[in-house]
Formats: sequence, C-alpha cells, structure tokens
Amino acid sequence: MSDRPQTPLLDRVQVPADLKGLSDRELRQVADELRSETIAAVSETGGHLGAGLGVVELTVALHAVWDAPRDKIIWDVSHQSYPHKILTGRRDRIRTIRQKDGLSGFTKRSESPYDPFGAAHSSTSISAALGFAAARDLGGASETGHGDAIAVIGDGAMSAGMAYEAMNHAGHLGKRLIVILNDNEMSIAPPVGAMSSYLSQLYAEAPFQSLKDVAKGAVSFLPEPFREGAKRAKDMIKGMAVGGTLFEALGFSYLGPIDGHDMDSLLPVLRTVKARAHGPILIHVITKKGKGYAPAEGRPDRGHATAKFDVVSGEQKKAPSNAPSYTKVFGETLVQLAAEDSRICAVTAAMPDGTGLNLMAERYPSRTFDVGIAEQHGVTFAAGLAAGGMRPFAAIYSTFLQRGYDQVVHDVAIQRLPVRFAIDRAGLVGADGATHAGSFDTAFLANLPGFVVMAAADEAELRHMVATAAAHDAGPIAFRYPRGEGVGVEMPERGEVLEIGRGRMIRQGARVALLSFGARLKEVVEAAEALEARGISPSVADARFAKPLDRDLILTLAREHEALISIEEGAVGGFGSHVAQLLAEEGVFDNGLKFRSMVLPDTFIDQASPADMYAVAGLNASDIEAKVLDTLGVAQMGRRA
Ligand SMILES: Cc1ncc(C[n+]2csc(CCOP(=O)(O)OP(=O)(O)O)c2C)c(N)n1
Ligand SMILES: CC(=O)[C@@H](O)[C@H](O)COP(=O)(O)O
Ligand SMILES: [Mg+2]
Repeated sequence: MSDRPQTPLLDRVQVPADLKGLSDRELRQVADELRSETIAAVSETGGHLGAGLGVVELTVALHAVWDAPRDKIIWDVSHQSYPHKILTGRRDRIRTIRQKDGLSGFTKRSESPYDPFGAAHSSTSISAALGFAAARDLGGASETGHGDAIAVIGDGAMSAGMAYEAMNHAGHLGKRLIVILNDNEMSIAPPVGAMSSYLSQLYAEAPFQSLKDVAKGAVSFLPEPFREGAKRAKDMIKGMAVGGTLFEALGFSYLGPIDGHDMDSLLPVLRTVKARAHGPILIHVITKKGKGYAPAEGRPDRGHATAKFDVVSGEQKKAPSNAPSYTKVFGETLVQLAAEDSRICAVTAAMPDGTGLNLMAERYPSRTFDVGIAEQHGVTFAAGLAAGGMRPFAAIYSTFLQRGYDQVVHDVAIQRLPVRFAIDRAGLVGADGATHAGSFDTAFLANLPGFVVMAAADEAELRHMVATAAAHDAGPIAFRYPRGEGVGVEMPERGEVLEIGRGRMIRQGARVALLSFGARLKEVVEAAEALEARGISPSVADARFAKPLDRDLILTLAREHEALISIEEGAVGGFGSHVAQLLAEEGVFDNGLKFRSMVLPDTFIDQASPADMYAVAGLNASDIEAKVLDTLGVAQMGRRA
C-alpha cells in the first residue's frame, strides 16, 4: 500500500454540505488535499486520472456554491468525476473504483444521489441537464428536490453533434440552465476541428476575466429591468470576450474565459451566476488536463488513463504482455495494406491510439481522419469516402458504434457502400463496465441486408479479416475483436483473403459440436480438452462469419451430432440467433437436434476483470463444459471453477 497523503481539512468533508462553513482560503486547501487524495487513490487502482485532476478546483467550487443533490451537477462522460465522488460520501470506497463490487469509474444513478445522471459515453450532459430543468419547471417528482441543472462538458465532448442539438433546444426554451465548458485543449488525443480552434481563439483574444469584468459582461442574464442600463454600460467597454460568440448566437449568455484553477476567480463567478442567472448560461473555464501532477501533465494524453503507478516517479505498473494486442495487429496490418493500395484510408472518432490508427496517422496522415467525438458523422463520412471510390476503414469501438447506428443503416447498408468497420473492444471490456461493453454489434449489424459480419478468434485471424475487408468491395463488411492482447498464436507475415461465408473446423469429434464465433474460441478449446478427460470428444468449429453463415458447415455439424452449441461474446439476437433461424428453416430441429446458444445474459454486467465478467455471463471454459454435460444429460460432479 502506498503512503496516504495528509488531508486534515478534506477529512472533515464527508458530504458537500460540509464545505458550506469553510472560508475561500480553506476551500483552496480542500482542493489541494483533494488533488493529493485523487492521485494517491488512482495510483492504487489505476483508472482515469488526468481529467479529474483538471477539475479539482471546479469540483470544490461547484459543490461549495451549489447544493447537491438538490442541484443537479452532471458530469459529461464522467471520467473526471473521481474528485466529485470523493467529496460526495464515497471517499471510503474510492480505492475500489473500477473493480468488482466497487465503485463505478463513472457517475451512476444507482450508486449515489449525488450522481443525478449516469454517463460514460460523451456529450450527453447538456441534453440531460435541460431535461432536469424542464422537469423542474413542470413540477416533476424528485426525491432529492429540484434546483439548478448544471452540465460540465469538456472541449472534446463539445465536438459531438448531441451537444449542439441540446444547445439549440436550450436556447429555444430559454430556461435557466448552466453549462460549464471545461476547456483543457485536450480530448484523449489533442482535439481536432474548427470548434477546437474557435475555442482557442476565444481565449487567445481575451485575457482571463476577473469578477469585475464578468459582472460587466453578465448583462444578458441579469433580470429585467436592470438589463437595459447594464447593457449600455457594457457597450461602452471595449475588448471584452463577452458578446458575439457562437454560444450567444445559440441563445446562451457567455461568460469567460475564466482560469479554472484559480479559486479566487471561480468562486465569485459561480456565486454571481447562482444569484443572478436567468436563461441558459455557458461559463467557459480554462483548465489543464493532469493539473498538479507532473507525470500526468507531461504525458501526450495528459495522463488520461493509467495503470497503477508509483506516485513519486509516475512509473506505471503494467503486467508484461505475451502477445501483441488486437489493436496493434489491426493498426499494423492496415498500414501494411495501405502501403500497397492508395485507396485505403481510415476514420477514427477521437480514438487514434485506442483503435491503433495512430500507426496509420503517422505513416499516411493524409489518408487518416480523426473526426473528433462524432461517430455519426464518422460513419457517414466513411460512406461518402466509399461512394467516392476510396476503401475506408471506420475503426470504432463496439460501444461507440451504437451512436452511429442510423448512419450504418441509412447511409451505409441501404446504399450497399463498402465501408469496412473495424470494431474494437467487442465483448466485455473489464474495468469500464457496462457502459463500454461491446455486446450488441453482432446483433445490430447481422440483421442488416447485405452486411458481412466477421469475428476474429485470435490475432492471426484478425490479420486475415483486415485483408478480407480490404478486398471486399461488394458492400459493407465488419470485423470484431476484443480489448487486450491476443492469444499468442504464430502470426502470418501477411493476411490472407478469406472466402466470404466460410468457417473452419478446429477439431473433429463426436456427439456434440461447439460452434464458436469470435475470441471465445480459446475457452471453447479449453472446454473441449477438459471434456476429453470425461470421455466426451466434442467437435469444434470457428464460424468466422455471422453473416453470411457457413450453411454447409453448420448444417453438417447439426446433422452429424446429437447436440450443437453456439458460443459468442455478444447479446441475444446475434450469431446464435442466426444459426437457430437457419436450423429452423432447414427443419433440422425436426430430427431431434439439441441446440443451445451461449450468449451474454440479458443484464448489464458491472465492472470487474474481463474473466470475472465472463464468469458472471457464464461464458468461460468451465461454463461451456457444464453446458455440454447438461445438454448431453451427463451428470456433473465437481464442477470446475
Ligand atoms: C461517444 C463517445 N465517444 C468516445 C468516447 C471516448 N472518450 C472518453 S473521454 C474522451 C475525451 C473527452 O474529452 P473532453 O470532453 O475534452 O474531456 P477531458 O478528458 O479533456 O477532460 C473520449 C474521446 C466516449 N466516452 N464517448
Ligand atoms: C472514458 C472513455 O470512454 C475512455 O477513456 C475509455 O475508458 C477508454 O477505454 P480503453 O482503455 O479500452 O481504450
Ligand atoms: Mg478536454
């Protein structure tokens, strides 16, 4: 266990109300202690660090000025909410964060009344806050009461369409709503886009606003009748950053920029807003990601997420890896193919490193596009690239592709455009928990006419699937693969183009056939080996394709075995459902086949290690073994853990 910091004042703060009696000087001290505690805690657990460090002062100031949980403080993405958790009755559990049975790494309604809205996908906070404001004004029932609705949204999250949809609506409704734009000039990677440049311009052109300036600029949220006189006064002042911003055009009062680490600016500004706000207001706060911890501040991602680390040196404690990560295999294979084909290009939605497209960006920057947190646009942009004669790879985590689903259907599938979807983080991802689980993509893609849907059983298979996708111009194609390292198989120098809709036999056995789709194959083989010891020798096949199915392979397995069991890392409605449909259509059930489909359960599984999450899901080798025995009616004694 690492040394815990001395935090005498923070120790007195169990809930935000305890901040109320403190002086501004004491609040500054609370912020300093909160920063030390956040660093110490994350050093023991790993997790999101940089974003939280950047909002320490803002967190203290918000809780000191407003009255949560009556006032609703809504953290966008909420990866920056660790300091908020520490201040809101969860300090004693902060070292359980992102672990099995511990605190979530994100805000979660079921975890605390101080988390009025759960998040983890970005850019939802303004919509949710506006909903709270409207519910308040309509007299909706609320256990915690109704107060202000305050959205805290980052500059990266501000690149997504949802944020503008919400501001457009908020400006129209004109309700009292507070949006704090936490501008640290960072997403996970450096932010991209015209909006980012616009924000930089806003504060490059104007110095930080003092309380005096803010008061002068706060014309538009002053109640009548003071507004007119104040406006005349403001008009006489030259060079203010207030007035004429995009936000004002959308119907918001704009305040800022304000130094988000200076409590002497933050506290009076927030108090003024609380006392006088009228209609929607956007407060532009400038912060530094990783603030106050040199190893985080010095990292290119400003310490976005980290493994456990040594507080003094900042050195991370990572387990050595035995195999390349799927992400790296994807990135390297794409670069290899792009070298031979100038039509290959790539799209990421703010996740260049996470998807491995950083490799492509380094080698072929003009063919690599980071669209910002904008999955919807990213998918349609890729559709346009495909229509324009390119071979685009849209590399998007399974969970984030959900946001671009209508674009997948309407812009890609209906037009049969050959967009290649590289779907990383398929299946259960571990510490990020339910919000980031890649559970649904097989189901929501394989039901689309003309889509080819593949899943890689190992890293070599992934290489083949990247090559297969590159060569496939007939329509959309997707391949999914899990988070983390591969299984350690020998890697082919080059990917081979697979025959569309053709699976492969892994081992020939009898009585029961195990039909795997994706990276559970390792567990399936392990189960088959364990069953050998019980005198049962299953056949094992890797389906490779959920669409089109390998009909010959599946029907042969069905006809030659007493039982057929499909296994996948996805929710119901995916591969197994398509297999069941085929078997039903072909009348195979009429012959007495015992068919079982092992899928993720119909629940959202909380964070834990991937193995623990798969144990909850009942998809580990021992579960597969048990399913075989149960299906064959073999008595089970001493089930393996
Ligand atoms: C829809 C969606 N796409 C991608 C992500 C991955 N993601 C998490 S945080 C983040 C960067 C957010 O940047 P910003 O809002 O500026 O917050 P900061 O980390 O800078 O505080 C990204 C891209 C996500 N959570 N949700
Ligand atoms: C908050 C968020 O959405 C990302 O930071 C995410 O946690 C990254 O996940 P990976 O670690 O799997 O890239
Ligand atoms: Mg940011």
